[in-house]
Amino acid sequence: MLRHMMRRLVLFQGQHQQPTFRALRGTKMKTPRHSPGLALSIWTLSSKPRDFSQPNSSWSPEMRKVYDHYNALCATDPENESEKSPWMKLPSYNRSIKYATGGIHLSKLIQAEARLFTRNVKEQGATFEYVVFINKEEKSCVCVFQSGRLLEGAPGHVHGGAIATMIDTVTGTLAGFLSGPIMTANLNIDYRSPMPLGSVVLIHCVLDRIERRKTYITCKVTSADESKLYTEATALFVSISVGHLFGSRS
Ligand SMILES: CCCCCCCCCCCCCC(=O)SCCNC(=O)CCNC(=O)[C@H](O)C(C)(C)COP(=O)(O)OP(=O)(O)OC[C@H]1O[C@@H](n2cnc3c(N)ncnc32)[C@H](O)[C@@H]1OP(=O)(O)O
Repeated sequence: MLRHMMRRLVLFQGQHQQPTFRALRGTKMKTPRHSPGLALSIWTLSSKPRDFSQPNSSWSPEMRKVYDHYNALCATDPENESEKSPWMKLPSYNRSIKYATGGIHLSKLIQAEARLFTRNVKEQGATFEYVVFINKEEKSCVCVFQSGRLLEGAPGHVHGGAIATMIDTVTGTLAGFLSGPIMTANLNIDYRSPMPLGSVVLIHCVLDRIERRKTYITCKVTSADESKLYTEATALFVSISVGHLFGSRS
């Protein structure tokens, strides 16, 4: 059963690259560690999905300004084209398993129209507007995040769970980029000051260390000008085999 599901599973290795389509028949499922694992883009088989990390009309001028700043860092210097920028903007889709057809569990997910939690509201600007930029050399990333009106917790401020969601997402994206398939094992958050609803903040994450299957990431959330600290966090991600998601260690 598990092997049957594996055969058709479309894998994402975090958000750092195009989803990969792997011919899993006959391959032993092991956690790909520190390997890009890019085999074949599935988008050649279908129309390209929407990338939610693009500017839209709900973005405030401040969100756009910070986005433009980091986006410019990703560009290759035309004077020196051989030197690629260490920065890259990650695409962001709203589904992680779109084309899986084999296996009862996966089929049910498709039927239920599973969506990524942070991208499951259609209305632009209502919840999580964000873009993640990775710095490959520094093993770090910055996420520019604009909170929407449906994320209220304390009056006029962002809900702590919504902040935790973004921290999990961004630290997890960096851990996945560095270590392949992972799951959050531990997340510690210190909320230092209330985050105004609708504000634009930066979520800075950096690799602390990797020990065997464990990837440790530290995180700080600041105002867009970095003058105010909102939140600090540490996160531990454990590398998993895909079988782990289906109750198997094989
Ligand atoms: C279109 C969109 C695309 C995709 C989008 C991407 C979205 C962005 C990303 C979103 C990201 C969101 C992601 C999510 O939200 S993931 C959802 C939330 N997380 C979970 O549900 C995880 C549940 N837990 C587990 O499955 C297992 O417990 C895991 C997999 C974590 C480990 O079980 P496993 O049996 O495999 O491993 P092990 O027990 O042999 O332990 C291995 C090592 O780890 C150490 N250890 C374990 N636990 C802890 C702990 N709590 N504190 C400290 N240490 C811990 C342990 O001591 C050992 O260390 P050592 O002996 O080696 O030294």
